[in-house]
Amino acid sequence: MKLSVIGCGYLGAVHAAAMAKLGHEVVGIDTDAEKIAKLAAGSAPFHEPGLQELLADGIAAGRLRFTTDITEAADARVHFVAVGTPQLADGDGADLRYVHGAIESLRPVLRPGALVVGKSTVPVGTAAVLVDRIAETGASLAWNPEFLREGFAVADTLTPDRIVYGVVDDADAGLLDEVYRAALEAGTPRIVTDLATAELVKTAANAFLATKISFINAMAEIAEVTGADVTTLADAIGHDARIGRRFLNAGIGFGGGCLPKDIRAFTARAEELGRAESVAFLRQVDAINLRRRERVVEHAIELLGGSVFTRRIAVLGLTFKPDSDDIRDSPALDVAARLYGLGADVVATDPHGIDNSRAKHPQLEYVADVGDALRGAELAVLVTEWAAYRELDPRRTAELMAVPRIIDARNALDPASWKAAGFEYRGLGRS
Ligand SMILES: NC(=O)c1ccc[n+]([C@@H]2O[C@H](COP(=O)([O-])OP(=O)(O)OC[C@H]3O[C@@H](n4cnc5c(N)ncnc54)[C@H](O)[C@@H]3O)[C@@H](O)[C@H]2O)c1
Ligand SMILES: O=c1ccn([C@@H]2O[C@H](COP(=O)(O)OP(=O)(O)O[C@H]3O[C@H](CO)[C@@H](O)[C@H](O)[C@H]3O)[C@@H](O)[C@H]2O)c(=O)[nH]1
Repeated sequence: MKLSVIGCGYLGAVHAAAMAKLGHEVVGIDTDAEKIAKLAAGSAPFHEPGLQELLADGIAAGRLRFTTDITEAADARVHFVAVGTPQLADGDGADLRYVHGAIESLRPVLRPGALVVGKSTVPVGTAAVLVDRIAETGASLAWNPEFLREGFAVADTLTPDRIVYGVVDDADAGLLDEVYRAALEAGTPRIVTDLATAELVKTAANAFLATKISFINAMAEIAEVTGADVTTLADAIGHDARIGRRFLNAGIGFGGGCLPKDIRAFTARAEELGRAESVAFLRQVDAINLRRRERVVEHAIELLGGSVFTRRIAVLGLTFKPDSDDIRDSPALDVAARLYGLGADVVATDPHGIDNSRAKHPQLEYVADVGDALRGAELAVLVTEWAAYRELDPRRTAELMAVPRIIDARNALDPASWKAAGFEYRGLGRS
């Protein structure tokens, strides 16, 4: 089927390439000419495992192309809208200007019978406002939220754990079934519902995930004052299948382009709906999460005897999670910048996050090699659990550093072996 994907960022570029892999004829459209030039040349504009190969295959097969020209979407039967919905600059709500912009630019090229499919994460009620604008063209609107995780985006798109469509007309579900035939034939659960429920499914899923992380981080706060170990606690409660061990890793907390802004947008939307109290707990979820960053800085001050001023600190990790170059609302980069702000001599490293970090925080010193970051440091702070940092050898690390001290802000290391190598070790919610 001929498809267009409007917005080719972390979500849209992967979606476009994955749809081409499934045999569809796809045009990816973005207003960012630089991004489109890279994509058209088969080069991934951001780090996402497997994307480069998928792009190259799709382009070589003649099923995938990229352009800034919206008129090239005209002959597509289904148009996916995957533009950003960031937090408003002056509030907690979602900034919907890109969604409205994309819909308005698409309207003149829509043909009767075409289907516009929202994939962006939007506040419940957004699609209802757009339905009539689309219907005027003879096309229709559906909402098909996306649940991919960065770092696993290719696999999550090709083999999702569920597919959700919000539709006005059941025939539109049939069209989407054709798009997703491969996943559906493989038995992927499919939920067909109304527009509001589809929008809310996405918001609720991210609110739940954020709550789960903040729950375990709240337990870490209690563990810190009682001498309990939050990792053992998570293992123990996680054996209860009703709770589950996944997303119970205490540490520096959640960041990224989704969970933080999505819980804030949900809070803002609930307030508009007169139901602020229903999700008031999300304010606490956010507050617990942000306190974890402060706690890492407090640990650094304590370990360095009361001040980080002029002290050399190696910050290991900059991205919001491993296997991504995304630094949006990254706890790791935030901690690096806070330590720098307190006068520390920060040297930061990351396998894929340095370029994006430098653009946002040019004042920090960056080195590509973790050994160079550690050399001569009085403290190391592991803030993003890249495999390369998880696998660091404690004895060799101690040899590189001026003083063997480490804050394991992701609880990613084995405390016993680091202590045995002479390290003063601090985890979060465990010692
Ligand atoms: N990143 C993820 O893991 C993920 C997963 C699920 C859902 N989402 C949701 O998907 C949406 C996109 O997120 P993202 O991370 O890909 O953002 P992003 O910022 O990486 O990409 C958005 C893209 O849209 C483009 N754009 C903006 N206005 C446009 C227009 N009028 N026409 C064409 N292109 C336009 C931008 O240039 C940018 O390249 C958000 O709503 C997000 O919440 C993201
Ligand atoms: O036990 C855990 C698990 C995750 N995190 C942190 O939580 C953040 C988010 O992680 P993750 O959810 O894996 O990353 P995203 O790629 O942001 O994916 C989330 O956000 C996407 C955008 O909405 C959704 O599609 C996904 O389903 C949802 O998991 C990261 O900073 C992680 O380090 C923790 O601190 N502890």
